[in-house]
Amino acid sequence: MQENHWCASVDATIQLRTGCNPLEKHGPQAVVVHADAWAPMDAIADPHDIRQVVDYEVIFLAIRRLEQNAHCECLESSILEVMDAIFSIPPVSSAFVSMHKPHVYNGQATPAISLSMTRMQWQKMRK
Ligand SMILES: Nc1nc2c(c(=O)[nH]1)N=C([C@H](O)[C@@H](O)CO)CN2
Repeated sequence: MQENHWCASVDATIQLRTGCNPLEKHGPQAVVVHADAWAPMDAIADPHDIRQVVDYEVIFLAIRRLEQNAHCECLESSILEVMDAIFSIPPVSSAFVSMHKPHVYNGQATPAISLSMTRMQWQKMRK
């Protein structure tokens, strides 16, 4: 929670080709995604205008687009792609993205990876 910030959040379940285990390379599996995008209140002059707010549909569509990707070994690759989409939204100052695989260990464990970044950290990483 960040005070005086708007937070646009998306929870989605997608079918993603991911994983380094040979058993995961046969087809897509369910991946549960959570994304938060924070923007300072004073960066959005008119919160009634869809062109100014943090449009959560941009985030949702970026998450859905992951389903079209070729197989990637690590969830980290997919998280970074969602981060790029989130920081393409100008007022966003920080973001959090997590992904977990609900079925990979047959209900015994639910592994998850997450990343939290400020815009400055994201810009530095992308240089
Ligand atoms: N940091 C990560 N560790 C692991 C990942 C991952 O995506 N990021 N993936 C796996 C396997 O795919 C696992 O889910 C099934 O064997 C292991 N560790």
